[in-house]
Amino acid sequence: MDNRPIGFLDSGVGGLTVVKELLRQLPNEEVIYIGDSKRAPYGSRNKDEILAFTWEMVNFLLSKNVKMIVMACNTATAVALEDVKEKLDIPVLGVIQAGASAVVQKTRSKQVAVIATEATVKSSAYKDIIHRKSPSVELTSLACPKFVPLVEANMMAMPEAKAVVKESLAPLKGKVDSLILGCTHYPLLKPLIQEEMGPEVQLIDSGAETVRDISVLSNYFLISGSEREAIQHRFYTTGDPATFKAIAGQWLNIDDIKVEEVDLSQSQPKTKTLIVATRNQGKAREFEALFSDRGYSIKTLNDYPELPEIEETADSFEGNARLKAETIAEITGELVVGDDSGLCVDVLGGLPGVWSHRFAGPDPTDEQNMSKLLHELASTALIPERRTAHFHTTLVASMPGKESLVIDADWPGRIATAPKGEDGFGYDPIFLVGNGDLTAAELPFEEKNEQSHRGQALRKLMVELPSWLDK
Ligand SMILES: O=c1nc[nH]c2c1ncn2[C@H]1C[C@H](O)[C@@H](COP(=O)(O)OP(=O)(O)OP(=O)(O)O)O1
Ligand SMILES: [Mg+2]
Repeated sequence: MDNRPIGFLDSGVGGLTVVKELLRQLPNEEVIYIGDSKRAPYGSRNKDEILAFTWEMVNFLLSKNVKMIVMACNTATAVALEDVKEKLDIPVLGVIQAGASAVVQKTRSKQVAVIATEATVKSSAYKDIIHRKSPSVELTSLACPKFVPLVEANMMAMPEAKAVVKESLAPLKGKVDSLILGCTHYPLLKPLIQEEMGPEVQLIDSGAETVRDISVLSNYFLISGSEREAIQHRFYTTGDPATFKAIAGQWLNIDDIKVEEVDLSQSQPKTKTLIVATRNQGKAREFEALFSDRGYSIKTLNDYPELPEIEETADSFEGNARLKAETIAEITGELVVGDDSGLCVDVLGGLPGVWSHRFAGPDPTDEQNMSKLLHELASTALIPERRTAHFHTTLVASMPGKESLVIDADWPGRIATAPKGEDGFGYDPIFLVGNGDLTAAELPFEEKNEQSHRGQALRKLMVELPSWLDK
């Protein structure tokens, strides 16, 4: 018997799918978990980086006196398992072997597929093991680089998730009888994946299969835990502890889960710069809220006083967003996101639209813009259904030498007859959200972000950015 904990590592929250299975099958084992959400996704990183980051997590777990290490991450397993195994004298287990064995046993048609990160697909680790076990099984490998960012942002229940899963899995539909979820993040999207592939396709959860191997290995080395009170699982993340806690609490069904933030890379923090092409601090704050946990340091034009003022001279949101993002990217050589947004009122044929900011004149206050709009709509004051409108935003991400990434989002509502509420900015006090009677200026900051055009667009950007950067 050995009551020391088992160490789990992952690029983020995905390894929790393995932990969930462990808690079910081996309730006498204590868990120490480290997730590197700040540097996720690993899948689009190069081998040297993945190896270095994995070693940082291994060393962290060793400092917690673990009796075994489970690489609950397919990407880390594909790149680093052999190296770590060779150098440690405690048992080290990956997640690929078990998933590969399971598919060979379960397939009838011998047409199978694995979905995984780009790095795992590139390593051909699944292909090698499956072919060694059964040369007649035909394996298709598909990288789904947008899945990990979706899960890391806890967006599994949002409509964007369904759309991304559908688009990503299209090449596999109707072609296989078994599908390996070759990334431990993917079981968190299982209902969507099953719905897209159809009920006849068996999904193989590599992580769950791995727990059987943990059990066999613990028995072999006589290191199983004994039945006891007070098992205290501990979770560590390099990212935002609140997001980790939300995902872990829900997935593992533990109420008082202990999550601590750690910094693995004191020596050389790998922060990337993202310039938001605006001088509007309110916008910058919304970017900061989402992207700083992902390892980005957010800068605005205020940090670069020498840059020129960029006039919004185009007549479309995309045109203006491109002007801002592409000009600044060209000058600085950095990753830049520009956005243009506005309020589009249906009876006004979409006005003020791109001209929202300058609606009441060249440099108006928010109050002047709102009064002008209320004045224009005076004749519809008693007919709410004639006052429908939506906020629109277009984000453009730009890097020199790259085709820009363009993202749009809308937020529907109606125009109120008088301003109401203290929060927000711009036209928020006269924008009634959806069919309700609260204005955007009456919503708390977080709630507005959850629903708004800019919130939606930023979350889409978070999902699309890593694979776009890798193109
Ligand atoms: O959530 C919003 N709540 C209220 N009003 C909003 C919102 N989103 C955009 N709006 C209005 C404000 C401004 O009149 C125009 C944005 O114009 P837009 O050009 O994107 O921004 P901006 O001129 O303030 O800053 P910058 O160009 O430096 O990014 O639309
Ligand atoms: Mg504008």
